[in-house]
Amino acid sequence: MASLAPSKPHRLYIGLMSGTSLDGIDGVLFDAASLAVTGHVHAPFAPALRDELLALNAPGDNELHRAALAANAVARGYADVVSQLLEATGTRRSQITAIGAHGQTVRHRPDGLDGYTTQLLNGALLAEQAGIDVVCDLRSRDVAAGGQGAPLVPAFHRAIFGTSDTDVAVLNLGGIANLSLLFADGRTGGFDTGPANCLMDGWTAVHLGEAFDADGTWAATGHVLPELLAVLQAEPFFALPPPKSTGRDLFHLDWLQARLTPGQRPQDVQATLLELSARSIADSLKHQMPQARTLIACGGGARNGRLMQRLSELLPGVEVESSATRNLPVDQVEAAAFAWLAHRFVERQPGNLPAVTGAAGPRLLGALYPA
Ligand SMILES: Nc1ncnc2c1ncn2[C@@H]1O[C@H](COP(=O)(O)OP(=O)(O)OP(=O)(O)O)[C@@H](O)[C@H]1O
Ligand SMILES: CC(=O)N[C@H]1[C@@H]2OC[C@@H](O2)[C@@H](O)[C@@H]1O[C@H](C)C(=O)O
Repeated sequence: MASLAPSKPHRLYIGLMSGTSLDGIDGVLFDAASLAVTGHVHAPFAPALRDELLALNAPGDNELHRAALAANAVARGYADVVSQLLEATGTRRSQITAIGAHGQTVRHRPDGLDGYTTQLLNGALLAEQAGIDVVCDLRSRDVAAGGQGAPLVPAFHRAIFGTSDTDVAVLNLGGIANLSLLFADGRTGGFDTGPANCLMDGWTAVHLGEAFDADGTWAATGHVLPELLAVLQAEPFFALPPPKSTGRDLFHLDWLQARLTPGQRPQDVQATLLELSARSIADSLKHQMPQARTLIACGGGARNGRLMQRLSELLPGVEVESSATRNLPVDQVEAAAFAWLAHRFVERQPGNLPAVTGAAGPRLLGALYPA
């Protein structure tokens, strides 16, 4: 099939990601030939936009209008990151083949005949403002084909971290945690394990007024509450076999509040939430790839020393390392994955892995808004 921009070598892409932790936008300049990131910009969301995106994760008044305005605001924020990235790297717009733009997930209900997943982003506005082809809505086609629409990064993880020498697992610690299983024989697995930071972030905001528990230091002052941990672990999602994905639709503060009992100290609850994240990840890895000896961690949660320490303790014999040791800093991996997915779209190559998402087959992912 003809490619989209035959006059350009399909090399330079921009990837834009704003994930479930709602901390802001990561943008990367990505060279699809060398699979290298050559520039990175992070822009936090303005507090009002962050609050509105968080609110739009749950039913509310006048949602259609509010979602449209939020999608415009996300597009403007993305366009701003594109400009910053081009300026910082001395790159011209005309050199970029396409932008791979994730958008902001506010609902993720992929299961059943009426399954859907919603990432807010006005792709038309982004194309208009950036003057570059935009590939967005990268999850819907997989859901239409009966898949989870997530996680999508395992195919990219395979491309950059996969090896035929040994089995490797890759862990993204965002709002939600997801594992990619890169088997040496070429098979690739992947699924969401449950919360990474989203519950800890919410609880920290309520009790400390801060966006997150830096390095897990607050959690480290508490003690794990075994009864609460057991109640949280009883959530059926944890026992589901892959393919599976989740989000804030399930793991939100009301979910936690409904499981608390009076007298539990906030720092002990925080310690228990960290333990929940660590155990659900470690248990999943032990179950799905018991022979793994290498776990590459990325996402903001890889900066949480306490969480990384617990993962190492729960996974004896597994080397838990940061993606930074493989030349890809922890905050750049997801944005690079969406740049890579845009490249797949431009090259008319499938972006999904049916073995991961459960889709009926390989599919071209994304919708194009030409510049
Ligand atoms: N120094 C730190 N100590 C502890 N946690 C941190 C630190 N820095 C970042 N984080 C955590 O990382 C989160 C941001 O991670 P990231 O940007 O990877 O998530 P995301 O991409 O929004 O989520 P997802 O991958 O689920 O879509 C923050 O909300 C915070 O919880
Ligand atoms: C619906 C959605 O936005 N899912 C995200 C979320 O954040 C982490 C985890 O849940 C993962 O399934 C996915 O993101 C990554 C980038 C993915 O698709 O691989």
